[in-house]
Amino acid sequence: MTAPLRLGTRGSALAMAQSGHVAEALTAATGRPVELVEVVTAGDRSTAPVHRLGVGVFVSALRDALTAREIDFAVHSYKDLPTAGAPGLHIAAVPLRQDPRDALIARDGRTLAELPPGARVGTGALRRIAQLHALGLQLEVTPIRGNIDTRLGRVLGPDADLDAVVLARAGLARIGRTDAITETLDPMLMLPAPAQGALAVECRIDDHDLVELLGVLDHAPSRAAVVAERALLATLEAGCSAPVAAYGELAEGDAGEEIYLRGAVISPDGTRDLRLSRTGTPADAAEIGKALAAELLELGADSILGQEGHAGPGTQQFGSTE
Ligand SMILES: NCc1[nH]cc(CCC(=O)O)c1CC(=O)O
Repeated sequence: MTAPLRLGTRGSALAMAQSGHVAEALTAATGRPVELVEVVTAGDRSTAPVHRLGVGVFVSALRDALTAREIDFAVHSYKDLPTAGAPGLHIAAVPLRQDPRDALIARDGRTLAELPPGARVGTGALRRIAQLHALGLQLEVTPIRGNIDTRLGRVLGPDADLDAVVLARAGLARIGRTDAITETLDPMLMLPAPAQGALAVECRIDDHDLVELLGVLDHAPSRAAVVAERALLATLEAGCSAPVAAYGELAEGDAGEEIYLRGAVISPDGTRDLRLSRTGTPADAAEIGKALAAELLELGADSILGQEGHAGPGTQQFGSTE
């Protein structure tokens, strides 16, 4: 009997669902038993707004537990990770990515186009606020926070006070609530956050056997797309709450497999909206992201990011609550 591997997880429905899923997949692929160990983060204990809690509250407790050897590996929502890696830790796998698109959950089954002027739409992410404003639909965009169920309750609950909310489709899928979706938003209108829908499976870099074991969960095309999107974000020196969107799609091109990367930087009020794309091979994923970021910077992305949401070099902002 081998001792079970300890998978550290937050206690939220989303974290438990994605950790449980990875645990099952690992056991199925390797026969190794996995035990879930709940790690309580400062972000779970506090009701203060996320931006006041400081840097990386949701990720750092898991990383501390890894470094302290209290757990063997952890599963993160990739989009919530700072662009700088953690010393001594390694992302051993990026499993098959879920649908990266955002979803609208609106009253009366409405789509975005069916919302009347003045409709109240809730979202916490600057990237979504900016793109909703850029649609020019006179939507009243309201900042919200809380876990997925809390956010759904703002539209569907007995005390509903909003006409709609925008959430990641992947998160809803993981907690079994895609039934609430009234429209999956086309990336043409709402480009997703870099790495949205992807997971990062992290362990200690010196835990060589585990690095190798976890490698069975890695899905190379998902990793390549995420590497390109995150390279764009890192080159812009923006954090995960900045109004930066990126989506790398893999497709079969004339020269074999290609990444088609789209990136956007939008001012929070939606009046400045830079969108560009670039194509390359998956082996050059990071270079594609960097080059696309450089093009966006040439067009003035830094002045948009300077207005708001720019975390600056070496720092990270966290808008996440799940
Ligand atoms: N910002 C919080 C967050 N972090 C990860 C997800 C779930 C989707 C994912 O794993 O990318 C969500 C919820 C949301 O954005 O609606």
